Amino acid sequence: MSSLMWFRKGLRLHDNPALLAAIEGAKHVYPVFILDPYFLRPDPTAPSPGSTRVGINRIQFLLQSLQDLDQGLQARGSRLLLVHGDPVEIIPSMITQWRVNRLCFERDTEPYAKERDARVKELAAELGIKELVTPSTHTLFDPDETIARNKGHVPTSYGQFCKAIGTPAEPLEAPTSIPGPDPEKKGIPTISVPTLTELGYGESDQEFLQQIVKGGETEALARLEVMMAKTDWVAKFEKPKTDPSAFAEPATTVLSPYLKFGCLSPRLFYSKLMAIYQKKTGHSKPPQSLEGQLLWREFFYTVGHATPRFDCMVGNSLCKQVPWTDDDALLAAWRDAKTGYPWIDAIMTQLRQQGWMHHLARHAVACFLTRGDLFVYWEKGRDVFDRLLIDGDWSINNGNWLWLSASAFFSQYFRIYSPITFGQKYDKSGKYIRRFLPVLKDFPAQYIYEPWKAPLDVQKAAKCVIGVDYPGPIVDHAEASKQCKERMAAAYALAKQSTDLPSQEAVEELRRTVNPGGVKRKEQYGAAGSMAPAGKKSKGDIRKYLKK
Ligand SMILES: Cc1cc2nc3c(=O)[nH]c(=O)nc-3n(C[C@H](O)[C@H](O)[C@H](O)COP(=O)(O)OP(=O)(O)OC[C@H]3O[C@@H](n4cnc5c(N)ncnc54)[C@H](O)[C@@H]3O)c2cc1C
Repeated sequence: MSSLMWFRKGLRLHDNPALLAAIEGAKHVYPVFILDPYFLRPDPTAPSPGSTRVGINRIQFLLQSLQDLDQGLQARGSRLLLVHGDPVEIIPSMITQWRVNRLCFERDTEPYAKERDARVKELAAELGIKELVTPSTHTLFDPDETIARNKGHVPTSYGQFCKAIGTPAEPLEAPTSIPGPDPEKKGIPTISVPTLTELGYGESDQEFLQQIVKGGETEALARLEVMMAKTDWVAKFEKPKTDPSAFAEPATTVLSPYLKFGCLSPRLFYSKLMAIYQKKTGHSKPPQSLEGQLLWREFFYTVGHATPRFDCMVGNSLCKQVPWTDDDALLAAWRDAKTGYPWIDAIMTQLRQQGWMHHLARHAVACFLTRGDLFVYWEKGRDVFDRLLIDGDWSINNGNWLWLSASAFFSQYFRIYSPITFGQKYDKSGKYIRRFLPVLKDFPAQYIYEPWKAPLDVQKAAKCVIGVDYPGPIVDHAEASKQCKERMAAAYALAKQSTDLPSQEAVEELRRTVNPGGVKRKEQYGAAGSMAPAGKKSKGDIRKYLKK
């Protein structure tokens, strides 16, 4: 018997039922990882022309995870076989070349993966593979089982979801030894884990590489241990009470990148939480507790798996049809941290530099881009997060953007985060802003969230003149948020007219009525992202004007 163990996510040895099944009674096991060009296609908005749709912090995390997996396999008598190419071609050719009888891989629920895996399964069956093992271990529960427990209905609220679930299975131990590939077989890959440069990431990308966590199962288990050792903190954890501006020591676990790549099993994380809860009476509860956070992940996986077009507005039965603005200049200002609102720009800078931000910081910028201020399509913001987050995850990212844009799951569109006072609540002196926007570091605390309000002599003393060294606010928040509320109210009223999704013609009509000229910029500062006050042409002109 020989088995092909195809690693995709699930980059771990502990609690890996697919791997254990591959080993069971096998003489040879071929542990393979395929660098799929689908994920490595070029991104026109990336800093280096050759770099790909996966941001540098995430790709570095993946490469480290592969190195760690290879070391773990080697310590057990095997090694990772790394290949570049299309899995739909590569897996069948490996099955034939190495005379594999058993194919094992963890089930994936993302649309691209579902299509790819369905094709691979078909081809494997044609090649006579009798044993196909694809356990659902990226999540605590199999999404289809949860739906079956919910009487065949997709749970569309967290409450419904929590009522439908059972108890997760206990995590399994890592294997102690793994039979190696057959050395007699031809075509066993020998390439090692590539470098960032080999994958096309240039120097201008590498400027943004400020990893806060290193990839791999070893690091994941060590981080889990450190977090779970803080038993009081775990027992009292309530997400809304954690501080989004804490950057030196984040206020949450930062285990999301490990869960994304499966370096950490969610069942192991869950079982450690349960062990702590058993000893601590009065511990916090879902949805705010750490258990509650893992259940949010499960919820979005379940609903995302079973909702057609979950990642789109049009044709998504859960999603409000909103006449968003397709304004690339506003999008670029938000993406490139040039909105002129320091709290927003600092968060977007942290995203680009570190690939991670606190949950409430994600709330703030997602709300600002969509229903709070700029009224830009949520899918456009989702794409930026998808590229830059280390934990960028199809189900969770789409689920949260649907939520934050009040398109699904959450309907209080009128509760808007202020880009000024929300950050101030946690960080009066603006330490977070000074860290991520050093151009503002010398501003007095009084003005750090609204630097455009500082008198010119204060701006000059801080060596940062607004409109010259840092942009003025792109929109007037009071006015923009009022307009956003009116437009959302109209979209909600349209949704009420029928139980069916409104037609796109109706949405277009609404756009003409409530959003005729798009989003109004703050006139004083000219075009979005521009640093020039209205009527002034160049930085040189502005400097002359300021000297007067
Ligand atoms: C607009 C937006 C986009 C997001 N995109 C992603 C994404 O692509 N990938 C991602 O992992 N998280 C995403 N989140 C959810 C959340 O912000 C992160 O999971 C969390 O901040 C990760 O930090 P942590 O590991 O310290 O979380 P902790 O608070 O320590 O939580 C533990 C784990 O629970 C899960 N979790 C926590 N919050 C959520 C949530 N709201 N939804 C689903 N699972 C959750 C994560 O796996 C996390 O690692 C997004 C949130 C928003 C508002």
